[in-house]
Amino acid sequence: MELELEKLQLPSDNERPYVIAGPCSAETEEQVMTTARQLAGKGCHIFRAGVWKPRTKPGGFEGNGETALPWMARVKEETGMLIATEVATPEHVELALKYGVDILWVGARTSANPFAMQALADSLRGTDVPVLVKNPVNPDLELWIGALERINQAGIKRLGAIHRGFSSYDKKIYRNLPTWQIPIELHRRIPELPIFCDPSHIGGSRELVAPLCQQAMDLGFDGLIVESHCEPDKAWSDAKQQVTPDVLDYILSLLVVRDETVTTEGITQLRKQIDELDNQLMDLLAKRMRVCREIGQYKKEHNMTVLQTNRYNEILDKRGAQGALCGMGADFVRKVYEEIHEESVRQQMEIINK
Ligand SMILES: C=C(O[C@@H]1C=C(C(=O)O)C=C[C@H]1O)C(=O)O
Repeated sequence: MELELEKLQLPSDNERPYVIAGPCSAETEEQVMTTARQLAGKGCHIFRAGVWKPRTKPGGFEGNGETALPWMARVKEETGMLIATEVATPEHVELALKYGVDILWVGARTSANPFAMQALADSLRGTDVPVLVKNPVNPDLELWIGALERINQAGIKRLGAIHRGFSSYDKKIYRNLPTWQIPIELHRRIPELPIFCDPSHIGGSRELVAPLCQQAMDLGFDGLIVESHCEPDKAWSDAKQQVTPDVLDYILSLLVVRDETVTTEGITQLRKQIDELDNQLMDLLAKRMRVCREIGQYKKEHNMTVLQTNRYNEILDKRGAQGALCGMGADFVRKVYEEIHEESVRQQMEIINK
C-alpha cells in the first residue's frame, strides 16, 4: 500500500535537521520547566518528554501520567516550543490531545504490536496531529511499515518514522543496534517519509550521541530526537544517555549536515561502510573473546595450560592461508592473529587465576 503523506511542517531553523529535544521522562514540574527553558534558550523548537513510560520490568518509574500534561502545556505557553510525547493507548491519545500536545510518537514496543497499533490508529481517526512511529524493537521492516500504514489509513498524513535501533542480547557497543540498512531500506521504499534518528536510545550512553547524530546526517536523515535533561545524572530514567541542553547545543553546532543531492560524497559512503564493518568486527572480536573466556573456565576445571601451542599454530596457518586467498598479506594476518591470541591468553589467565 502507498502511503498518502503530507509535509510534517514542523518548525526548524534550517531545512534539516528537525530537532526534538527534552528529557526521557517528565519527572517534576521544576525539572520539566528548567530543561524546557534551557532548551528554548538554545533555540530548540520542539520539546519532548515521556509522560507514560513503558519499562522493561515493574517497579521502576513509570511516568507521572496525566499529572505531567499540564507541565507540558506550560512549556508550550511559556516558551512557545511545540510539545511532543509518547502514546501507547487510545486513552493516552485522548489525554495528550486534551492538553494540547502537538506531536505524538509511538514507542518501539507498541509499534511491534499490530493490535495496539490498530487501537491507536482508530483513536487518531478524525485528528490531524503529526505522528512519529518508532521502529519495532525487533529488526522487522515490514512490521514498521505496517504500523505506519495503520496510522496513515486512519487519515494521519503528517507522518514520520523514528529510528531508535533494535534490541539485541549483545549490548557491547550500542544499547540498541543501529542496523542502518533497515532505515536505509525504509527510505528507499518510502522516500517522502521523514526519518528521525534517536541517538540516545541507539547509543545508550552520552558519548555516542554526537557520533550517531552525525551518522544520521551522513545518511540523510531528516531529524533528530535527542534526550536532554537539566541534570542528566539525576534523571529518574535513562540517566546515562541524556545530555544537558548546553552539550546538546554544542553537539548540534558541530554537526555537518550533508545534502543528499550532491554526488561528491562517494568516499563518505565508503567510510560509512567501513564504520559499520568495523563495528561488526568489534562485535565479532568481543564474541570470540567470550568463547575464549569459556575455554579458560574449562581449562581451570580440567587443570589444562592456557597456552596450547599446537592449536595456536593451527590457527596461524589456517587463517594465514585464508587471508592469502582473499588477497591479504600473510604477514598482516599473522600479526592480527598474534594480537588476538595475546589478548585471548591474557583474558584466560585472569580466569584461571581467579
Ligand atoms: C582459546 C584457546 O586458548 C589459547 C588461545 C587461542 C585462541 O585464542 O585461538 C588458541 C590456543 C591457546 O593458546 C584454546 O586453547 O583453544
